[in-house]
Amino acid sequence: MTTSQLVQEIKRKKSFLCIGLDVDLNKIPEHLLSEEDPIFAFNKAIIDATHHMCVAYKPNTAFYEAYGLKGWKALEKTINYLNDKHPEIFTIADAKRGDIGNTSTMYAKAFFEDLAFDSVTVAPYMGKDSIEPFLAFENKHTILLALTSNQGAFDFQTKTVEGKELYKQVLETSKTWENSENLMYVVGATKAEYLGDIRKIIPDSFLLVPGVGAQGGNLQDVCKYGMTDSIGLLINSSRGIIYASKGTDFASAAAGKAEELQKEMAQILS
Ligand SMILES: O=c1ccn([C@@H]2O[C@H](COP(=O)(O)O)[C@@H](O)[C@H]2O)c(=O)[nH]1
Repeated sequence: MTTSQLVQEIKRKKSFLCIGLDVDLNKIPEHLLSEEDPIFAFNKAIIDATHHMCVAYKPNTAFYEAYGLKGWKALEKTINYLNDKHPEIFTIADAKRGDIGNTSTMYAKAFFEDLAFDSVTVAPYMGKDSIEPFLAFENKHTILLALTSNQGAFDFQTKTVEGKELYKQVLETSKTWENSENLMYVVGATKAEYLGDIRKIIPDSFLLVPGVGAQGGNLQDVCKYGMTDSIGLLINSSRGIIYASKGTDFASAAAGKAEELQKEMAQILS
């Protein structure tokens, strides 16, 4: 999917909501556990109930890898279901990969070719040659961790190195890489006060913003400092939406939570 198709979809749905599919078998309704594939059954019900209110889904691969082969199969079924039924929806493999170049090429093939996601999250720590193999894929997006939502972001990312905060160096340096137009960035909703500075360096890039809901980030603040003329934001909520209820009404309860955020977004966009 191209960035302009994503923007069109945001305008059509009046939503820049991304729903995180972080499936934990201890948190899903008990009646689903007897299904042949409880993870996929849960995801399918959530997608069916919420797809008209969001523009992206973000399975975090950790929640699938934790269940071994069954988990990976459920991830494959989920991305295939999304690509078949809702090709207009942007898909994000939140995998946080990155390695030496020839290994990164294999990660990129895994997520862009085998699983056919639109995008994958990557860590910048290993530098240019670890990211450029992802960027080489046309119409695929590489989402670089810039300033993350967790407390540990202050351990390295905000530290000053050679006169500049590390996250700013990540943003500036990454702009010089080949095919950098395929980059998006992760900035945590809990770091909204940094967005003004971030937008000075990357005025137009799309940001994936996790951390609203369960982590306490504020949607209005993120939009105030991070929104661009072409929106430029995908706001993710995972637990706050998908675990709205543990009963048989889990999907409609998730839809209710998604609708709350979508309505707030529609108001911001108007
Ligand atoms: O800085 C980051 C980067 C990634 N995440 C991931 O986003 C979701 C957030 O889930 P919630 O339940 O809405 O808190 C989860 O998959 C994280 O691993 C992040 O939170 N912060």
